[in-house]
Amino acid sequence: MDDPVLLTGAGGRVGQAILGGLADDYEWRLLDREPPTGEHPGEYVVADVTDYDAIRDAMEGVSAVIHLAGDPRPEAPWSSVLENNIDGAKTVFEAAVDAGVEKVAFASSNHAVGAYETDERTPEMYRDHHELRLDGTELPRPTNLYGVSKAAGETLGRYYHDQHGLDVVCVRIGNLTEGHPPIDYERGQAMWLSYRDCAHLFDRCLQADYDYEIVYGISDNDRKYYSIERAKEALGYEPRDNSAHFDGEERVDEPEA
Ligand SMILES: NC(=O)C1=CN([C@@H]2O[C@H](COP(=O)(O)OP(=O)(O)OC[C@H]3O[C@@H](n4cnc5c(N)ncnc54)[C@H](O)[C@@H]3O)[C@@H](O)[C@H]2O)C=CC1
Ligand SMILES: O=C1O[C@H](COP(=O)(O)O)[C@@H](O)[C@H](O)[C@H]1O
Repeated sequence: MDDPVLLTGAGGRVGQAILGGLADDYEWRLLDREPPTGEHPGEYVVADVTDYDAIRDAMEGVSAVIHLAGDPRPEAPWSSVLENNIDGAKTVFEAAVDAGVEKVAFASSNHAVGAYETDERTPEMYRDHHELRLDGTELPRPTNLYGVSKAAGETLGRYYHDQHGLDVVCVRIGNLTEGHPPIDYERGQAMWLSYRDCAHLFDRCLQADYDYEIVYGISDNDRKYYSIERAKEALGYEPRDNSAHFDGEERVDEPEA
């Protein structure tokens, strides 16, 4: 991919995980409403994703977009998710179509489907003997307005694919942490996404050919209730990490290369 890739929300945690693995692999155009705090690969545009004109300008000559910018707080109020997450996603998809961008990878969330974690199922569903797997074909079941905003983003992506021909992949990201999985948090261990698997997954989102996809973004954890089969099939995702290979902060069992 020779043309620039636009990364929105570049200054955040997911953006840093992606750049940590892929800084040298693409010509990056980074975008965030906050100015950069240190060195960064590529151009850096300071803009809000709700500003159509600024986003359309930032898309000029871009082949693909990874759209991360938004309010990531599960407890975020409606006013914030409406503006930053829903209006922001609509602006990004629309500008992508208008600029002739080929594909957009959208950062969705586990919170779009959090209500599948019923009282009857938890905590057993977080354990490796449990057989439930959500695979991306199920309807959204958010537990909070943040999750509603992510389901809305997925639906906006569907619309811009079906009506405007944009290729879209929605990645329902689990729980991204650096270095090791969450400690004493079974749910977080079941949906852990390591930094290197995160970078690899979004690399696949840039490289693979697809139409419209919803996939789960987690490492290959023994404990899991999200299937990673669709990410493997549609994108060629090959995760290397597994929360079961850690004892607290220590890696105790290196997965085979
Ligand atoms: N970190 C995680 O485990 C997960 C993250 N996600 C999603 O991934 C995306 C990135 O999350 P994180 O990196 O964790 O969040 P973060 O808060 O670390 O980064 C978000 C970045 O977006 C920027 N931003 C926010 N609103 C903006 C706007 N209106 N215009 C321009 N820039 C804006 C912020 O300045 C920040 O740099 C979010 O959409 C979040 O919902 C989804 C599931 C899990
Ligand atoms: O969507 C997100 O999910 C992760 C994991 O959720 P949590 O409720 O287990 O913490 C969260 O850490 C992240 O901030 C959020 O954007």
